[in-house]
Amino acid sequence: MCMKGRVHRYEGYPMWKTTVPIRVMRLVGVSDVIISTATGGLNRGYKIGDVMIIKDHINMPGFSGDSPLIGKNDERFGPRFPGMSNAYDKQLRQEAKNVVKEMGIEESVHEGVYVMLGGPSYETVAELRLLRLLGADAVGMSTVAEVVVARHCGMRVFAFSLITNKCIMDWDTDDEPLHTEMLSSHSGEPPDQMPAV
Ligand SMILES: O=P(O)(O)O[C@H]1O[C@H](CO)[C@@H](O)[C@H]1O
Ligand code: HPA
Repeated sequence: MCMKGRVHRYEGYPMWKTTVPIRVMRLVGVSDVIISTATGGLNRGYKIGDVMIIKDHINMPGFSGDSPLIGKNDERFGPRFPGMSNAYDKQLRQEAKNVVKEMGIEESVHEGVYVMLGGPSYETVAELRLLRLLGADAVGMSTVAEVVVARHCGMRVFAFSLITNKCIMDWDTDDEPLHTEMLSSHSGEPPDQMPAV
């Protein structure tokens, strides 16, 4: 089963609604989920077009209580308090890294931490500096809620992000992240790492 895009919290959907497709997949018998996402690169070693295999996340909306699991727990899917310490399956990540090595594209594929913000405004310089200090390598506005719901119902998760733009972490610049740039970095010639995907 394959999704063409997703809906986001900032589009006005409550977090649980953004993750309904994951539960539908579970109900029809899907056991493993592969999630892809566009992100801004916080890690200064990342370039536009690179891929980051997600090894962990920081759930910023979760810090303030905005979780897809809010409300009465549906025990048919999973427990009230699901663990998240091994959210991104180690074996699947290792298999992906083996493919990357076989293909000799290690330079443009990284492993890092994804931070989810609510959006839709892009981040200020001060916010991006804070996120970097917190240990995040890439920033986006999706993915985490899907992962939380997938793990809640026992699915294995592999997730990766395309670095569509570099985060602006310098106050002495007039640059602005533009959504059109994110879209153009999705299209055109496929980057070297596409065959690995
Ligand atoms: O995470 P996906 O849906 O790939 O989209 C990313 O790109 C959009 C911003 O350009 C945000 O929605 C962000 O989350
Ligand atoms: N910030 C937040 N979300 C994003 C970005 C970004 O720089 N790029 C793509 N999605």
